[in-house]
Amino acid sequence: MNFERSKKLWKEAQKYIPGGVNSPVRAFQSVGMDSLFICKGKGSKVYDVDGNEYIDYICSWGPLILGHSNEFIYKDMYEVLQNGTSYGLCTEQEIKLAKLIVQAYPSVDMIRMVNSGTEATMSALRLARGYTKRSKILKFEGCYHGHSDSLLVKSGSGALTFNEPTSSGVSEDAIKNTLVAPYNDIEALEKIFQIYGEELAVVIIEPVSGNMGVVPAKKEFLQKLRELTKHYETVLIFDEVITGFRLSFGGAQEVYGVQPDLTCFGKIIGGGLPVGAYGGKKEIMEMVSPLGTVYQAGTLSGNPLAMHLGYQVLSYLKGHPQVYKYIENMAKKLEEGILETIEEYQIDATVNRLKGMLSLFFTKNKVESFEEVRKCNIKIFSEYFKAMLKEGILLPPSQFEGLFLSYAHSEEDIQKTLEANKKAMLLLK
Ligand SMILES: Cc1ncc(COP(=O)(O)O)c(C=O)c1O
Ligand SMILES: N[C@H](C=O)CCC(=O)O
Repeated sequence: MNFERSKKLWKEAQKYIPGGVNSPVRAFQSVGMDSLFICKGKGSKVYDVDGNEYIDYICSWGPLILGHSNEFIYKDMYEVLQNGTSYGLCTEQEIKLAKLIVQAYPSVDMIRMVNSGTEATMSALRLARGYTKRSKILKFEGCYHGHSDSLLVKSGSGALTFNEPTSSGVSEDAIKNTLVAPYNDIEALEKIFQIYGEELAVVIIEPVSGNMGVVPAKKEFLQKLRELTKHYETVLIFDEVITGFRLSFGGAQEVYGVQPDLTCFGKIIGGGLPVGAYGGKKEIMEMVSPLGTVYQAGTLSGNPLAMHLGYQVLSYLKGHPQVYKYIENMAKKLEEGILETIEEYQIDATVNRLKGMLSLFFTKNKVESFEEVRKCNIKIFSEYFKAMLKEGILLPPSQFEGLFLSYAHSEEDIQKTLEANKKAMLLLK
């Protein structure tokens, strides 16, 4: 494989952009490589500037559930674009998307659009604090909720990839009210509530973590969390920025049958354009300005292009529920094939999967917590990543990110991936 042009651009990018990237996980640093420059995506594939083709398991980190450049989704984009890109005023598109989300999530009566997942979680926290008139928040180790200060503690995703789960520049003051608990640990949760329950404004959780690799919450854990938050009148936020409309149309809350007070969305609801949203019970949402006293605003919030694209994707998903079965089936085939090779070659590795979300971890232990995730062999992961890339398979370049499949991934893609996996694992033996 030739990476000449990517290498050239990589050098150039370092001069003008910190680390050459606009988001750290793109740097391929943890797998010891220079980053690739992508110039096109179609279906399940992306193409780099040197003309190499890859089966893509990044899918823009989740938004592209229908694959790249889906013609049905894009069909009216030019018409929308011709009417302008932003007005900073109300549009009908905002109502259409909001209505669709509200109808799909029984826990969401009202929703406010923002521009990213980070904004969604940051705003939802402020709202929960305004509503409860309390200050303390609880998050879980290894969960990532974007990069707002009070949530950038023991974080997953890029922060974990670079082994700095808490960022410098975050003041003591910003995190003095942030408590952190181990994921999936009911006993620890009960203890924290015994001590701090009455001071806790909010608990935020990824109901299926995708940011320490895929680690699903145990059902009993989420049920206990719901029970305790109800008892102590603490707002429960599900961060469904990844899982919303991915795990199922109704997200993780539908799959687990546990209803939060507020939900954060992002990724899929913008179809690949910058979007986030937070929504929930009317009583809480009515506290948002201009109805209430919790201020939150955005010049580009509810951007007409993003609203249109998001609506196109969600209406397609609504009309084609088979998408979820299909993606789950593909993920299951991947899981089974990978596990077969792990067994055959006696590799210290395991797979976590829930519905269409999955991760391969290089550890022989079952992975249910951040502590276990941190025991994974990152060096082996990086060898595996490179071996897969050579075979034309583009995985997320970090042990701590999940694989993203789309409706465009074919049986043939999965077979090719499993053949590549076999070759890559043979090298690791
Ligand atoms: C669960 C979760 N919450 C929040 C975020 C932040 O979203 P964004 O990157 O759009 O700010 C992400 C991803 O980045 C995420 O995976
Ligand atoms: N894990 C992150 C979001 O889900 C990856 C996206 C990013 O931070 O660039």
